[in-house]
Amino acid sequence: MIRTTRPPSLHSVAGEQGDPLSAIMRPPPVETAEDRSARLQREANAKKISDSIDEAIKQDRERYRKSKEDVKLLLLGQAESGKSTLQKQFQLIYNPTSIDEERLSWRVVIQYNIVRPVLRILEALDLYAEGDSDEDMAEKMNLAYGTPESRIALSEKSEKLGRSTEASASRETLQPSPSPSMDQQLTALRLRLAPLVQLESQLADRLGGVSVIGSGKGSVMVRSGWQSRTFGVTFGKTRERTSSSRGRFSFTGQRSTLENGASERKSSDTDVSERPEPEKDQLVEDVARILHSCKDDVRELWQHPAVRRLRENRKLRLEEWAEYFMDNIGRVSSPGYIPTIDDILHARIQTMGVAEHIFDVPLHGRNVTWHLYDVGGARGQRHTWVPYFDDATAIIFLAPVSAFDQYLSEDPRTNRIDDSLQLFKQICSNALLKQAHLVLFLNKADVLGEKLARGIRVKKYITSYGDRPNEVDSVVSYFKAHFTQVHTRNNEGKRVLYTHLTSVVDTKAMQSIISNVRDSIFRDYLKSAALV
Ligand SMILES: Nc1nc2c(ncn2[C@@H]2O[C@H](COP(=O)(O)OP(=O)(O)OP(=O)(O)O)[C@@H](O)[C@H]2O)c(=O)[nH]1
Ligand SMILES: [Mg+2]
Repeated sequence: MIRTTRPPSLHSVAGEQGDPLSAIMRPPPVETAEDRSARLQREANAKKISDSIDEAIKQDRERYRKSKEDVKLLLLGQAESGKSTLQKQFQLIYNPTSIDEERLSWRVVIQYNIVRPVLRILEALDLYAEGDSDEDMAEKMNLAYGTPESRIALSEKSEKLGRSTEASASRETLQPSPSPSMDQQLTALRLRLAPLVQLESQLADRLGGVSVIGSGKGSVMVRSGWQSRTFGVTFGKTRERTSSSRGRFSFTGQRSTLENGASERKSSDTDVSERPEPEKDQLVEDVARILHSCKDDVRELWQHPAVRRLRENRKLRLEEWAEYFMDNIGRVSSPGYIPTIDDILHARIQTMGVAEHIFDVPLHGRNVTWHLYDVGGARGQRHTWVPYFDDATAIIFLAPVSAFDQYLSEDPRTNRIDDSLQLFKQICSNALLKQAHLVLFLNKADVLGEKLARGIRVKKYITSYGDRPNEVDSVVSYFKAHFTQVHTRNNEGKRVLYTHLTSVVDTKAMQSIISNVRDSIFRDYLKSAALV
């Protein structure tokens, strides 16, 4: 048998003497009344601090516990696939007041979405020469809009062919013009539109954007908090009035009180007159004035036979938002113009980083907090997605089916459908996302329909499409089969893939699709909650 000494009791005198904290806290043996009151004051302050730290820890723990119950939904897909537009549809359903408050801040984006295509049309006309073959023209357009790399490659090619850009340009001036009067018209238009296009770079600056390297389109890329910057300029007064609202928006971890949590839906285009007068942004006002004074010139340019011809033979390709705003030029350049919800849904601004939007979504009489992560889809942005993977509840992957005839701005050799399939494969096979509910939106169905109606043949760009009918149903089934195959081959967890054919700009159709998606996400959510 061994003998042991008794462990010192925590409450023993000896123990207290050995405890440095007790030694510090113990009152001195001799203490004046003044010292005593100072000591008690110090102790009270220390306790206050200690209690507030305890309270903060408790709240953090509670927030963490609650946030584990939140739904985290990632919107993934390549650039221009429609993620931010889908986010706006969620915002319209679950936080409509906020989108209403943002209306005026979209003016600068819409102005940029008009000025930029006007500039592109003028540049295309610069390169236009009646006698050019399609190949010459395609080459010139690439020289104008391609990436720096492609520019170099093409200039080298031109030189090899003994046709430098300058040579081609001087040859153009020697070509007989289509008709002198047409040339004169275009020259006059160009002059009248000069004040407008000169503002392009200022608008880009106002959006705080950085040019997308390699996009060749001169688009701007902004963090999703851009509204707060334009709000700062244009919405000072209005923001104060909404300051009671809850902070419901943040990007890459920085939270700002941009949007509120009000849940009652306002009629989308009605109560504009009730809105308080916002502070004016001088640049936006100047552009609005110039746009108004030259709206007929913009329309004339857009409808000009030379421009039509360039569009018809696809030497000039404008994106869907550019066409939308050009078609609506009269309305969007009228005095006192306030963007409609449809305008906001069509407005294009490229996302940088990850934007978090928070909504309360009702479930059986209580609210579940949804965090929607809208990511930048360009190749250079994709590394920012990963930190959001490990606790994702669900993913909506957007693949634009209309993009069969387009190539990545970031890599002009990669067909957009091919990039979507490769990206989808990476998402399906990612171990961190194995448990996430998976939804696929085959998006831009409306744009696909328009392209096929214009006679653009899928087979020309996707040779494996072969002689299948050049019709929406057939094209969609073909692409859907490819995405389904990618999913099946990368589906260790045997999870279901929910697929929808969508046009995310279509608010009415999106309401029922979003509620369908919400229900399927909640079904999985409740199942996993029951297992915990
Ligand atoms: N007609 C039509 N336009 C669409 C559709 N989906 C998106 N768009 C438009 O396409 C443009 C690009 O959409 P975004 O939502 O900005 O694309 P994104 O995926 O957020 O792009 P990044 O932020 O660059 O990753 C916008 O002008 C949208 O209005 C659609 O289904 N039909
Ligand atoms: Mg976006």
